[in-house]
Amino acid sequence: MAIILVRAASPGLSDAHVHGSLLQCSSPLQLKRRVPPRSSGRWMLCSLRYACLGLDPGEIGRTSAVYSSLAVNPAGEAVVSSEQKVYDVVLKQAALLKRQLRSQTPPVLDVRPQQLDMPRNRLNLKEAYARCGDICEEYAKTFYLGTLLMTEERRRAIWAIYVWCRRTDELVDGPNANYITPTALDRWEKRLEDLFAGRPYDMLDAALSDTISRFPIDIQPFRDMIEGMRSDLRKARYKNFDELYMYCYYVAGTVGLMSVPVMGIAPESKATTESVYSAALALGIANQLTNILRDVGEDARRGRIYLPQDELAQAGLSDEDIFNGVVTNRWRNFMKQQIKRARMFFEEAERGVTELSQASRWPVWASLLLYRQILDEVEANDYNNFTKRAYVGKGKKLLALPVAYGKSLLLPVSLRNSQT
Ligand SMILES: CC(C)=CCC/C(C)=C/CC/C(C)=C/CC/C(C)=C/COP(=O)(O)OP(=O)(O)O
Repeated sequence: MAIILVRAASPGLSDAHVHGSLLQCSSPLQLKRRVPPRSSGRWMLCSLRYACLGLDPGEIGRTSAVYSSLAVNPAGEAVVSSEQKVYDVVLKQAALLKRQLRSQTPPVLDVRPQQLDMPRNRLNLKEAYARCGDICEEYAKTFYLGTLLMTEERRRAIWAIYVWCRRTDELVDGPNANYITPTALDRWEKRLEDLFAGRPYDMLDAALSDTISRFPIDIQPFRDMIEGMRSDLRKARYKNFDELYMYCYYVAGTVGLMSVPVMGIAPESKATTESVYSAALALGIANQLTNILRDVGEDARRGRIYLPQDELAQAGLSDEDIFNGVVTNRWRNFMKQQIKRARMFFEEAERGVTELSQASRWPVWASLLLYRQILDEVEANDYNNFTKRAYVGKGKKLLALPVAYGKSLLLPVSLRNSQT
């Protein structure tokens, strides 16, 4: 008998969803007694008792690792999962935003960027934001077009955040990536602290300094993204989904958390701030998982395999199979499961988009629909993500825009539910 602590993949998930996940992964586990779920706080279900008939504790660990909602170590003991750790960040971000909205005062900075308010510098700021816009347009055209639908202040802020993320990513993925050391990342973090304290190093940093003086943005997701780059330097394999989840949070979930204070929550929304942050986090995770599934071959050629090692082994696949890049039925079945999980995160994200302020919904819907279509393309390529790059054609991209627009007009889900 083992006690498994279970938490929904997010507080937005229904109990049925969690049970569904459990039952799917529990073919060798037999449900002895189901304790009615308690939706208290972040632990939706606690201490479910499962009879693990004919299973050793290691087996439970391996089975449960398939789903991030289960957190048990190989000894069958509950452990703090990556998801739990990340959810603590979500709570902190949501609390900051709520405090800010209550007080309606600008966020407290260690040092307000006084110099940025001077007329001459205001001119420089205009240039700085324009430069951020140019970079965003150059590297992420569709995303850039989406930002044009936002108010000017929000649009500029999103560009500044985008540019900082891009520069951070370039440190480990750009042309100088081979020379990047942990010390260089430490320096980048020091620079981040300075810009948060109103002491930007260059004009692109100055745009972000200004942005964080206007919106209640916390430094933690930025720090965490740098941590993700550190992890990318030392790690080329991920033992299980829990490790991969943490990586996805670091490099993409953080972007979701950085964006919510700028995008804003609809004034009429009845959703909790935590649930909107959770949805934003889910969109980052979904995008990153999709990115990983699209780029399996490309990553393997750089010696990297982001797919969870335990799940590969369970599917009878090895690193060699990935390096050899032959599409087999085993690979297809494995990919189907991976795609299913990525779609679950997209579904979770969908519930939050409707809660965003009206002007932010269209671009977010558009990017969600476009990125999710990459998964359809992987399927259409018969799961050959070794040598074929899943690509969403221009026609489909264009079609997504009116669909996204239509969705952005819908009332927030929280409001629809409260009206029925
Ligand atoms: C859903 C709610 C409530 C809010 C939205 C919050 C947002 C904007 C979340 C999105 C987070 C995001 C954009 C994460 C980055 C994910 C990612 C994998 C980007 C890929 O970047 P590139 O590597 O440049 O992509 P390509 O390789 O596809 O060009």
